[in-house]
Amino acid sequence: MQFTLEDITADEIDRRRGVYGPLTDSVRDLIDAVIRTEVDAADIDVARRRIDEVVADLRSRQIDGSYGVRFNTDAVGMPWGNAVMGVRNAIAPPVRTVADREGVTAEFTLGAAYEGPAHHVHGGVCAMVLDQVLGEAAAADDIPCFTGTITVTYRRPTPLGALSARAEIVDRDGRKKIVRGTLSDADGVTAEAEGVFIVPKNWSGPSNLK
Ligand SMILES: CCCCCCCCCCCC(=O)SCCNC(=O)CCNC(=O)[C@H](O)C(C)(C)COP(=O)(O)OP(=O)(O)OC[C@H]1O[C@@H](n2cnc3c(N)ncnc32)[C@H](O)[C@@H]1OP(=O)(O)O
Repeated sequence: MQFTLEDITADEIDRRRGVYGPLTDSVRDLIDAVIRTEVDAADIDVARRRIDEVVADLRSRQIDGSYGVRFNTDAVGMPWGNAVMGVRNAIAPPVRTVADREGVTAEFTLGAAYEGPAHHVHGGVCAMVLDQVLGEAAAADDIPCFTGTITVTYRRPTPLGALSARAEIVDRDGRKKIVRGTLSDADGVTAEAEGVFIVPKNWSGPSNLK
C-alpha cells in the first residue's frame, strides 16, 4: 500500500480541511440538487453552463491522477480522496468513525445520491460503508489493512436517512484480523458484515495512525 508523506503541521492540515471541506459540502449539495430539482429545461441549461465554468476554473491547476493516501510526520492521515470518508470527495457521504477501546462507531446520513431500491440504500453502498468501517476498526490499533474477504448479510432494507455503523475486531491470526460489524437505522440492525483484513507485507508507512 503506497502512501505519501507531507511535511506539514497539524495546524496546516486543519487549515486545508477548512478550505476544502466547505467546497466538498457544496458539491455534495449540488449532487443532491441535481437528483431532486424540478426547475425547467432552460434553467437546467443555465445551471449546466455555470457548473462547466466552475469545473474549468478548478481544473486550471490540478494534480495528476488521484489524491492518494497522505500522512504528515506525526502519522496524521489525510485520505481525502477516500470514497467513504474523503474530506475532498463529494461522493463520500461522508462517514467519520470514532474509536473507543473495543472498536469504532460512525453516525452518518445517506440521502438521495445513495438510493438503490426505492427510498432505500443501494446494497453496494451498504457494503462500501461497512468495508470502510470494518477496515478502520481493523486499523485502529495498528496500520491500514487491505480487505481480503468481506461478507455482507442484508437483514432488511436500509432506509435512506440517518444511520449508524459499529465494528470490532473479534479475532487476530498473524497478519489477519477478523472484524465484525453492523449497519443500523433507528429501529436496529439492517445489515451485518464479517471481514478478513490483512496487514500488508513489509509495511513501511506510519503506524499508530491518528
Ligand atoms: C489515515 C488513513 C486511514 C485509512 C483507513 C482506511 C481503511 C480502508 C478500508 C477499506 C479497505 C479496502 O477497501 S482495501 C481495497 C480492497 N482490497 C484489495 O484490493 C486487496 C487485494 N488483495 C491483496 O492485495 C492481497 O491479496 C492481500 C493483501 C489481501 C493478501 O496478500 P498477501 O499479504 O500476499 O497474502 P498472503 O501472504 O498470501 O496470505 C496471508 C494470510 O492471509 C490469508 N489471505 C490471503 N488473501 C486472503 C483473502 N483474500 N481473504 C482472506 N484471507 C486471505 C492467507 O490465507 C494467509 O493466511 P495464513 O496462511 O497466514 O493463515
